[in-house]
Amino acid sequence: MTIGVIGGGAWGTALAQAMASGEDVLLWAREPQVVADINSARENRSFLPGVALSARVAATDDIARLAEADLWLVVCPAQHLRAVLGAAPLAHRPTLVLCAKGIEAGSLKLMAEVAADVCDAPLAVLSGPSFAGEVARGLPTAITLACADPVLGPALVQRLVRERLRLYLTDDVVGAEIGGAVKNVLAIGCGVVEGAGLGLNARAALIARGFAEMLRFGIARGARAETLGGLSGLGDLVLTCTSTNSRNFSVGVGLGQGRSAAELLGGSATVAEGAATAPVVVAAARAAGVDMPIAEAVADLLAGAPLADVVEALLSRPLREE
Ligand SMILES: NC(=O)C1=CN([C@@H]2O[C@H](COP(=O)(O)OP(=O)(O)OC[C@H]3O[C@@H](n4cnc5c(N)ncnc54)[C@H](O)[C@@H]3O)[C@@H](O)[C@H]2O)C=CC1
Ligand SMILES: O=C(CO)COP(=O)(O)O
Repeated sequence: MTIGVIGGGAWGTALAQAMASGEDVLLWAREPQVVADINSARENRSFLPGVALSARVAATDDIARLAEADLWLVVCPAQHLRAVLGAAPLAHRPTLVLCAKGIEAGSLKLMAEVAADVCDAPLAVLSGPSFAGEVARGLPTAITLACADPVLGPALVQRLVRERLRLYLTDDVVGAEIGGAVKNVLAIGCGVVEGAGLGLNARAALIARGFAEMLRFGIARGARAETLGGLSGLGDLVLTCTSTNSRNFSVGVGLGQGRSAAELLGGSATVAEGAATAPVVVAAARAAGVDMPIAEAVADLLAGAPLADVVEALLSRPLREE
């Protein structure tokens, strides 16, 4: 059998490399250069340079060829999931494992909800603390596989687990998705703290109070607290809020240094999902009646609000019980 991967960015390529230790992988990338590089140089020089890819990873720019795979890891950015899936050959009803971390703008839908709009394929979500470069190099990683189907979930874990890629199963798909989407927004906030030199106390406060926001929002959307406290929530929050390897954290550092979102994001080939997700989370939280001041602060900064005003607004909020 063959595993299909949709998306030739860093994470799609890293997952393809990890999966290739057990099965053949067919990776669809939209950039012909990425396809050519993988097939000839065995390297994705555009998005994951420096990693020698297995001969069991084949790349294609013809999405129709994904019909050769019964299982797809769907790794395109969150805001493009609907369009990409809409163009994919879904007639043979492949199992979809959704790997993007975000919430769709406009619809305010999570990735599994977007996929369910497009097709009726069996669904799971893969999320958790996993920098692509480390997974691709075979460093030990543990992430969450979320699947509501009690038969499919364990079968997927058996098929996708690898020696250095441990999978923890949950049936809480919403929880796994909310954790991954919200942590990207909070990682931008932690980057701002770093870039503006606000200190380590402020960063710890932002992680803890940001986690409280993730919990409130997640529970309002039907997530379970233990999922949000696990790998896909708190685990990924800690990873991306403490490392310049995180693109979201790095965008925050730039904002904290006074650079504009347009300057930091415009023209970049790589995706910092939190930038698109921040205003969406704010809108979704308001719709759910949930208070998320840190997410709002990040959205305001991305929209161009002055840093001093945003920090002042956060610090002057009424004191409350923890
Ligand atoms: N890089 C990482 O360490 C991890 C990334 N993720 C998630 O995986 C998803 C993909 O991220 P990466 O692979 O890192 O991307 P990347 O930043 O390495 O590359 C950008 C990707 O976006 C795609 N893209 C750009 N415009 C597009 C369009 N109009 N339609 C469809 N695709 C388009 C490009 O083809 C490329 O695959 C994101 O949701 C990210 O949060 C999850 C875990 C780890
Ligand atoms: O989601 C990630 C690690 O789990 C990658 O984070 P960034 O997208 O911020 O680089």
